[in-house]
Amino acid sequence: MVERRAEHAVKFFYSHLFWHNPGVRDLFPVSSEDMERQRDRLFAALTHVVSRLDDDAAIGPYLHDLGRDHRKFLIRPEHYAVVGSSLLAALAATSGDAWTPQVEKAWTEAYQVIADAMLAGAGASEDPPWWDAEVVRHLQYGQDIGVLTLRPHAPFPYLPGQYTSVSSERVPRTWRTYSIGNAPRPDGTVDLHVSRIDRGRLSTALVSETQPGEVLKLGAAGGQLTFRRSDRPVSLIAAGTGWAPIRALLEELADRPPDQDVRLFVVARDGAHLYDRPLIDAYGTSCGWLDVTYITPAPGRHRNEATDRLATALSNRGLWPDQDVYLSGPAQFIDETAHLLEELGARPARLFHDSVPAGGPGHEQPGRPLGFGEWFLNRPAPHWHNPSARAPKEH
Ligand SMILES: NC(=O)C1=CN([C@@H]2O[C@H](COP(=O)(O)OP(=O)(O)OC[C@H]3O[C@@H](n4cnc5c(N)ncnc54)[C@H](O)[C@@H]3O)[C@@H](O)[C@H]2O)C=CC1
Repeated sequence: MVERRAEHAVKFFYSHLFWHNPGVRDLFPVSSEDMERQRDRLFAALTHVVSRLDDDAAIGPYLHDLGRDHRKFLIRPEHYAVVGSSLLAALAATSGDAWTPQVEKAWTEAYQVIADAMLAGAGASEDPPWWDAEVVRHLQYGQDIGVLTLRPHAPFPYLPGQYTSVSSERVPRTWRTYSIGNAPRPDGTVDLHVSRIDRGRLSTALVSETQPGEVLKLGAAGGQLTFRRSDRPVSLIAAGTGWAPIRALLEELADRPPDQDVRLFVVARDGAHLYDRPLIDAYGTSCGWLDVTYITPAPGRHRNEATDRLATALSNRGLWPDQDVYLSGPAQFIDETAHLLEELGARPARLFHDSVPAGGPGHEQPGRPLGFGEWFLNRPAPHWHNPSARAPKEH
């Protein structure tokens, strides 16, 4: 019932929260566009959790991680109580006659379960709330791509292929996720590959303004694009800066040369955007187990037509049922390519990629994973995601 009127409920919730607790507004992003995204996320998260409250095995660890991860937003234990009372007020205002004492009791208890699990996760974590990381190098490729090398001030644990969330004082309280473009190094530095997006304030700040010496914040690493097993042939498929986690996986493979064959497909909007080509060529020459294919659109064609050319290249290669396939790139690219690979015989359980929800217009990073909460957003076309697709108004 509430889900159908989610937009109303969410507006009520934030108005109630900020009216009764003005200081809390300062914890949220400044820009109204980012607040809109925030609105979507809250309800996506809530509906997801509530629909899985009985599945303790799945939801418990998730809420722990979510609580741990929320520390970077400077959330304190007392905030959980004020969010809870605004949430109940919003649910009551949206539910009409359905808001009975029993329903209120059930929601109160459900929220308490969620808050307790998140607080326990926050309290149990031995990680810092975030890692300060100094920019030690900034490489620029054309107007749109920057590779930033950062040195975290404390050891920053992650697996090759994972991503981190990033925030800069240049765009306060806004966090975006970026894949880490290298396997762990002895000096602890990490590379972020950033593609500047029109109207994307953080990506523009990172690519065009950020200088060595500046300090960024990193959230705990996460993500599913990690290497699975070494006894099957592997295909790595990367598009655009989706190359970053694939590079990290390749570095991991090269570190202990594999027995299996590895096929690498690197897709870019044009030759200039194959920004790591010298390095990839060097791998291709020195690693006998590696076969490299570059894909760009035919001259004069739209940049996304590279994906059609990739489709031809993949169709011409066999053995898909045997392969473990690692995919990284724009959300739609992953969708299309995964679909094609399944048609070519690849096994769905052996296609690995992060869940990248498709973004709407005006979203800075359509399809970026959004942190530990991102799979909340990946539910199949929820009504409340697209206001124009909502249920008809009640009469
Ligand atoms: N772990 C992951 O899955 C990661 C995903 N990304 C995502 O990769 C993207 C990289 O952006 P850019 O470097 O600017 O890439 P880009 O916009 O230059 O695209 C690279 C290629 O991807 C394909 N592509 C792009 N949009 C498509 C569409 N709508 N349909 C079909 N094919 C499409 C095209 O072949 C294009 O040439 C971002 O959206 C980012 O969120 C980036 C890093 C890691």
